[in-house]
Amino acid sequence: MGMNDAEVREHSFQLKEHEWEEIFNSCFDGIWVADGEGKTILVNEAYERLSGVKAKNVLGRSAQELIEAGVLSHSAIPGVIETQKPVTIINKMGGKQLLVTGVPVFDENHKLSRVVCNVRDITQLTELQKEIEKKSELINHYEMEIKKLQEQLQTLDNAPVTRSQAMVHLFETAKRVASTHSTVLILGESGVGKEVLANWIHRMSPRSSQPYIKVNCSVLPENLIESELFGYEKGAFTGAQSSKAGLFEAADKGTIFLDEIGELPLNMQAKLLRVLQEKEIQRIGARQTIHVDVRVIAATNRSLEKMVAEGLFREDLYYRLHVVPFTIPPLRERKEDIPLLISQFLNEFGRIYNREVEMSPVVFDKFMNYHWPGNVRELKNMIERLVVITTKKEITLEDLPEFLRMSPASPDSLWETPSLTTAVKHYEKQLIIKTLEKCRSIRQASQLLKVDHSTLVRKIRHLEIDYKSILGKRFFRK
Ligand SMILES: Nc1ncnc2c1ncn2[C@@H]1O[C@H](COP(=O)(O)OP(=O)(O)OP(=O)(O)O)[C@@H](O)[C@H]1O
Repeated sequence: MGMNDAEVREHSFQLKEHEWEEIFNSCFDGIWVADGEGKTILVNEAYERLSGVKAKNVLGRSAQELIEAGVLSHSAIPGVIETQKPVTIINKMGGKQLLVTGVPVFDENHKLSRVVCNVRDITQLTELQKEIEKKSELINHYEMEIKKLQEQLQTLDNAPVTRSQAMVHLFETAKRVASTHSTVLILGESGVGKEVLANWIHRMSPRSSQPYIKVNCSVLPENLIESELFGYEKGAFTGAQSSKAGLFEAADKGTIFLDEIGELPLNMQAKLLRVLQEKEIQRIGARQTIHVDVRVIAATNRSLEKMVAEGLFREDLYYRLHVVPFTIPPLRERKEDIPLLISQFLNEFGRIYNREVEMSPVVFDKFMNYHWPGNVRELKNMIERLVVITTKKEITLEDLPEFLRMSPASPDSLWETPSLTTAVKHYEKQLIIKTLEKCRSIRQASQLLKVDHSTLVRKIRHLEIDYKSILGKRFFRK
């Protein structure tokens, strides 16, 4: 059985005075004892060590007095006397951070008789805390980095968004081709995703960690194409003050994507053929050739076959590029992809513009039935525009631009019955689009439709028909 309180007290009293003193002085924490008025009665050796203040300089003096004399900057004692409750403060002394807790001791009349302060060095603790804070910041930073890398890995693994049989098959074939060195030619109307496929082939290829250089042949000025692609030697022409490597050299061991290859001038086509055949380039003004190991992916929305027939594209280059051709079908021929793309772009722009927007069934129906002459790019731009302009949670018919609002719904759509005027307008628009698709010019279309040229121009404007892209697309049709 243990002792009762009185026995405990009696037991402690057996300690001699010097033993109390030893215990007091061997405490690792500093101890400061003051009387009820705050006058210092005792300080132990640990306190002297921690604070650098000598006992003889503080004994008999009150905390307040010591603060005023500049011996202490703070003390817990005045707070304990005032509140008659324990008080904790942090004090900086002798280059250390000290955690001071003052506790009141009361006599049998409940009068404050002593204030006992415990002083602990928390310098190391604070440093450790700072260290932990720094480390957890670092962990946060690494976690974000890992998340970013995971997202990047996901896009590397994921094939571009598609569901249609034709496209799934196309991407599967492209994945197999990616592992070879073959030159790839990607055909398809503007905006179908030729660049998306080219990117994917590079990412899926053993060259994915090597350079990937994209060149849009239609935007390079004709007089700069050669120097851009093949580079030049110092003094090759006025202004060539130093030698410069071209894009083919920059793409060495990697992939070069030549977009809009149909726009490459004939003399450059000859040089490109040489790279494909000999795997070497010659900088302008150089005598030597340089070996390059570059995989070429070319793309165009023009019919190269037709251009060859018209003498605008070299036949030998055409066959050299045509080793593995991919033709991406227009969006109107793979409508199964539309729902997937809608949801992908609603999410993507929802994230960018911080909006959660849905699409009403009527609008969805319009999207499914529209012929999307600008293909995925047009659909993507349309969704971005709608996400930006709509103020509601749902994109509704009123948000659509007129040409889309007026486009026909699916024949079995139950969402709405168009008025006769709307239906006639739809029919008129479709008829004009179909006719333009067969023609070289508006004039030719007006002859087929048996209306004046000016009447047709007016209708095209009124019905917001994008005649330029419709007439332009003729290039692609064989
Ligand atoms: N399958 C797809 N999944 C997701 N986004 C796509 C897909 N196909 C195309 N896009 C998007 O549509 C837009 C047009 O695609 P891309 O630039 O690849 O078309 P393109 O055929 O190369 O066009 P152009 O002939 O005008 O150069 C891009 O913003 C692209 O991200």
